[in-house]
Amino acid sequence: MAKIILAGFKGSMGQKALKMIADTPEFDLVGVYSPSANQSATSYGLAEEVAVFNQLDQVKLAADIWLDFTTPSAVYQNTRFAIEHGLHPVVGTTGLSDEQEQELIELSQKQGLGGLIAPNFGLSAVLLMQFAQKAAQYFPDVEIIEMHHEDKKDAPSGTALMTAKMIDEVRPEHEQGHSKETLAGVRGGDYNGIRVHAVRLPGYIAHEEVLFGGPGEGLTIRQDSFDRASFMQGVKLAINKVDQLDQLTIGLEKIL
Ligand SMILES: NC(=O)C1=CN([C@@H]2O[C@H](COP(=O)(O)OP(=O)(O)OC[C@H]3O[C@@H](n4cnc5c(N)ncnc54)[C@H](OP(=O)(O)O)[C@@H]3O)[C@@H](O)[C@H]2O)C=CC1
Ligand SMILES: O=C(O)C1=N[C@H](C(=O)O)C[C@H](O)C1
Repeated sequence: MAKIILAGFKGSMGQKALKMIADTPEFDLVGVYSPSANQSATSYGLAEEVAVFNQLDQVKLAADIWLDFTTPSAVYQNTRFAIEHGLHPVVGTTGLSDEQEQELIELSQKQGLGGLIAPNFGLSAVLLMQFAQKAAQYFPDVEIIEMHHEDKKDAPSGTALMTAKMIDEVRPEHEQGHSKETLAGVRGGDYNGIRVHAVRLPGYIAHEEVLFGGPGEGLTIRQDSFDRASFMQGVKLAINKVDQLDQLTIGLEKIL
């Protein structure tokens, strides 16, 4: 039975995760955390014995997993706290810098503790990133368009950033396009020459397209998360496998 503390339980992903945990007999929710939590567990629809925390340093509970769907500004501190307290972090929250990830990996190595950070727990997104990396070996001209709901705090999405990094690992270096911008930012963000465009629209959930162009041909790879349920199989897998890892690891594909 995996004992889980869920950080960010009031958010969109937190709510989906609560349902997934409740529907999974081998998972046991023992605590929830959100700085704005000020009511009892039952008033949030949780079992009476679930501990509700609104301060990180008050989270003192025997548990196995720290599941984090919070905010880019909180995720570093939360993950550090989890590792220092021997809780396996399973982190979906985006926005960690490369330096922060590296620090957390080193801390997990010192503690000998497995954990997983996945910018995207959806299988379609994981496959999109892998297919895009493969295609970039042959089509070095590429642009990424990510499309999300209007409440998303960070841009670009963690998935788009990871897609760009994976493409960058294999893509022959070259200059792409020569347009002079007459409208500031119109060519999007620039990750080592790979253009990344972020769309925010009501009605959208999470979607990404990777567009490749070559002489006389084009290739578009697209994935859609039409519902946040799309992330829950990956979260479940991570909770079940995280104790088999020997350090903090990046990317769901590492445990598929
Ligand atoms: N890896 C993946 O597959 C996925 C990752 N994500 C990522 O997960 C994160 C959460 O997304 P989403 O649920 O849509 O966002 P929401 O804004 O809906 O939820 C975030 C929650 O975090 C809480 N919160 C704010 N500050 C803190 C803090 N300091 N410590 C703990 N909790 C805090 C908020 O509390 P309050 O309500 O009180 O403000 C809120 O309930 C984002 O980074 C998003 O990019 C999203 C989908 C899939
Ligand atoms: O904020 C979201 O919604 C999502 N965030 C993740 C990201 O930034 O890539 C994963 C997915 O795109 C949904």
